[in-house]
Amino acid sequence: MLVHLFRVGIRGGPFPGRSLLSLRFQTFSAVRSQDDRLSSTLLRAVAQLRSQLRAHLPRAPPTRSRIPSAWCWVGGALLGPTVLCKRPCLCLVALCEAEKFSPTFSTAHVVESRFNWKLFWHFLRPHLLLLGAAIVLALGAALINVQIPLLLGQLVEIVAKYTRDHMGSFTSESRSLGTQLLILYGIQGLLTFGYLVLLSHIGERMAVDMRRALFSNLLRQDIAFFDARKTGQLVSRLTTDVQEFKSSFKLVISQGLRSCTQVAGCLVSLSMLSPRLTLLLAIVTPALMGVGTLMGSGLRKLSRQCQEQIARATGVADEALGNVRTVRAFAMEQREEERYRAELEGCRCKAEELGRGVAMFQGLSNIAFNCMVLGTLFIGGSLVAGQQLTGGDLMSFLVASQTVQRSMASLSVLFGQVVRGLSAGTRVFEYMALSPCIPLSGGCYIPKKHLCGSIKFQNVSFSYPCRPGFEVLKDFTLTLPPGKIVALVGQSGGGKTTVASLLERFYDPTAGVVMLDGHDLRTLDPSWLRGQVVGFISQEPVLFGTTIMENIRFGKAEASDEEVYAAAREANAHEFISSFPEGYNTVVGERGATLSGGQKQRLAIARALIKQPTVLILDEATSALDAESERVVQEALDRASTGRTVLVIAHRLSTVRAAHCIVVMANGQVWEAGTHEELLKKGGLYAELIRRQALDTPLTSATLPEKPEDPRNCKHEF
Ligand SMILES: Nc1ncnc2c1ncn2[C@@H]1O[C@H](COP(=O)(O)OP(=O)(O)OP(=O)(O)O)[C@@H](O)[C@H]1O
Repeated sequence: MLVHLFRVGIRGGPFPGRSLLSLRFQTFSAVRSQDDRLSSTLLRAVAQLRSQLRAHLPRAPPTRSRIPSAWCWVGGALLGPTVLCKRPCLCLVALCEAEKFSPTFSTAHVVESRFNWKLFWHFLRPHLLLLGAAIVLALGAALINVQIPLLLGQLVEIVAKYTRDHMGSFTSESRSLGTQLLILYGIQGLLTFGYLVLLSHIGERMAVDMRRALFSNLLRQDIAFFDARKTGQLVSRLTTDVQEFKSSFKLVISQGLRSCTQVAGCLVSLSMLSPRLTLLLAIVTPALMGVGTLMGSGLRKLSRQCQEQIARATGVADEALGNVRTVRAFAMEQREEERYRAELEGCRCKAEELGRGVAMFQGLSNIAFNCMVLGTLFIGGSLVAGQQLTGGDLMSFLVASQTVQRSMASLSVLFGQVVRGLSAGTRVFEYMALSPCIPLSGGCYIPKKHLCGSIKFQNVSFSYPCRPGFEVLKDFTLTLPPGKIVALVGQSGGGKTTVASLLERFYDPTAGVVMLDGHDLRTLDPSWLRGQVVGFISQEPVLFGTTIMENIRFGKAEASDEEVYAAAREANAHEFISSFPEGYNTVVGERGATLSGGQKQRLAIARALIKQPTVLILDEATSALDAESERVVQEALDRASTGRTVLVIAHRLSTVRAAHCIVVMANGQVWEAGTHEELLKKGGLYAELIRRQALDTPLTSATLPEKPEDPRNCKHEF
C-alpha cells in the first residue's frame, strides 16, 4: 500500500517535492520493522521514488524539525511498559478481569481469583536490578533498530546517486556508513543476547521460587482442601501453569517491550507530524480498545476453563497411572482410556473455542487497523486538499501509523499468550494465597512429664467441609482413659475413621470439643500433636519410594540408626528387613510396591512407634492381611499398645475382644459401650453384630436393631 501511495504521489503530483524529500528520515525511522521483506520493499520503493523525483523536481534541502529526538523515543519507550504494567486494561494485552472462581469447599479462606499483583511483585522484587538491566538492553536494541533504517536510507541515497551520476567512488563513499552499520549490527546482536540471557535467568529463578512457594503452601493446606481436589490438578498448577506463566512473562518483556517502544516512539512522531490526525486516532483507538477489552474478558474466561479442563484430564491420567495395579486387576484399561479420551475431547473443544475466539479477535483487530489507515488517508487527504497538511507529512503519518499497526498486530499476537499467562498466574497465585483454617504449627503443648494421654470427645458434631449438609457425628461423647484400649466398632460409614481424623486434628469439630488431658485440641500445637503425641496406623499403609531406613525415620527425622532398629524390632519387622540383601537400605519401590501387605504394615508400625506416641490410633490395621500376617502384625500391635492410650477401629470383632472398652457406633453416635462380655449380655447392637459376623452378613442402617431411648445413657465413662 505504501509503495502504491508513493507511486500515486509521483503520478498525481499533489505533493510538493520538498515535503516528499523531507520524508527521508521519518519514513526510514518508522519503517523499523521485524518484517525484513517489507522493509526492503519499502526501501526499494523509496529509492525508486527518489530517483524519479530527482528526474522531475528540483532538489530541495531536507527539513529537520520533525525528526523525533532521542528523548522522545526514550520517553515513549518508558511510557509504554509503564502503562502496560499499571493499567493493563487499557492495552490490548492483559486487559480483562478474571472471572470469579467459586470454590468447591468452604473451609479455607479463598481469595478472589484475580491476578495477584502483590504476590507477583513479591517474586519479581529480588530480580528488579537484573530486570532493569534487561529492559535497558532491550530498549537499547530497539533504539538501535530505529537508527539502522536511517543509515540504510543514507546508503540507498549513495547507491541512487552513484546509479544516476556514475561519478566518484562508491566504495569510499559508502565505507564509513557500512562500518557504522556493521558496528550497530554487532552492538544490537550483543544487546539482544544480553537481554535474552537476563530474561531467561530471571524467568527460571522466578519459576523455581514460585514452585517452591506453591508446593510449600499446598503442603500446609487443610485435609479438607485435598478432599475437594485431585492430585493431578494440583500437580498441573505446579508444573504446567508455572511454565506457562514464565513463558508469557519472558515474551511480554522481550517482544512486548519492543513493540510497545515502537508504538510509543511512533506515537510521539505522529503527534509531531499532525496533532489533529493524532487526536482523531486518539479518539478512535480507545473505542477499539473498549471492544477489545470486552472480547478479552470472554477470552480469558475461556482460557481459564480450558486450563481447568486440561488439569481435569491430567487428574484422570494421574489417577489411572497411579493406581495402575487396580486398573489392571479390574481390566479397566479400556474404561480409563475412554475417560481420558472424554476429558481430552473436552480440552480440544475448549481449546478450539479459545482458538476461534483469539482468531476472531486478531481478524477483527486487523480489519480495525486497516480501516484506521484508510480513514487516515481520507481525512489526511482532505487536510492536504485544504493545505492544512503537506503531502509529505501525510506520507510520514501513514508510514508511522503503519508501524504502530504492525506493532499493535504483534501485540495482539502476544495477547493470546498473555491471556494464557495471566490466567496461569492467577491459578498459581490463587493457591499460593490460600491460608488453611488449621495451621500446621502454633499453640501450646503439654510437657512430656505431664502428658497422660487422656482423650475426651465432648458433644462433638461434625460434617465434612465438602459435604456440609451431611452430619457424620452428632453430639458424640466418648472418653479414652490414659493407658487403656478403646475399640470403636459399628456399621460401615458410621463415623469411626472420622473420630480418628478429629483426634489427629485433620479437621475441627463443627460443634463440641475434643480434649487431650483437659486441653482443647484447638489450643495445642498441631505439629507437636501429630509429630509427638499421636501415632496413626491405617489399613493401607503408604510408604515412600525410598529405603526402609528412610521410611521408618519418617516418623522421627532426627532418630538414630539404633532407634530405627529398636522400632523395627518392636514392630516385628527387623527379621524380614535383615533377610533382604540390602537390609535397611532396601528401596521399597513406589508406595512400597515391592513389599507384601504384612511387611508394609509392620514398617508403618515401626514408623509410628519410633516417635514413641502417647496415643495410638489403629484404623483397621490388620484387616487387609492374611491369617499368618495378621498374627505377626497383631503381636506387634499388642506390644505397641502396652502403656499407651489406644483407639482401635475394627471391623473384625474378634480382634477387639480384649479391649478395655468396646464402643459401638451407629449413625454418628455412641450406640452402646462396655466390655465384650457386658455388651453380649446386653443383647443389643454389638450382640447383633457378632451374630451377623458369624453369619457373614453386613449390617446396614436399615437393619439396625431398636435404638436405645437416649444414646447418652450409653456413654461409657471410666
Ligand atoms: N473426606 C471425606 N469427605 C466427605 N465425607 C466423608 C469423608 N470421609 C468420610 N466421609 C463420609 O463420612 C461418613 C463416615 O465415614 P467414616 O470413614 O468415618 O466411616 P467408618 O465408620 O470409618 O466406615 P468404615 O468402617 O467403612 O471404614 C461416611 O458417610 C463417609 O461417606
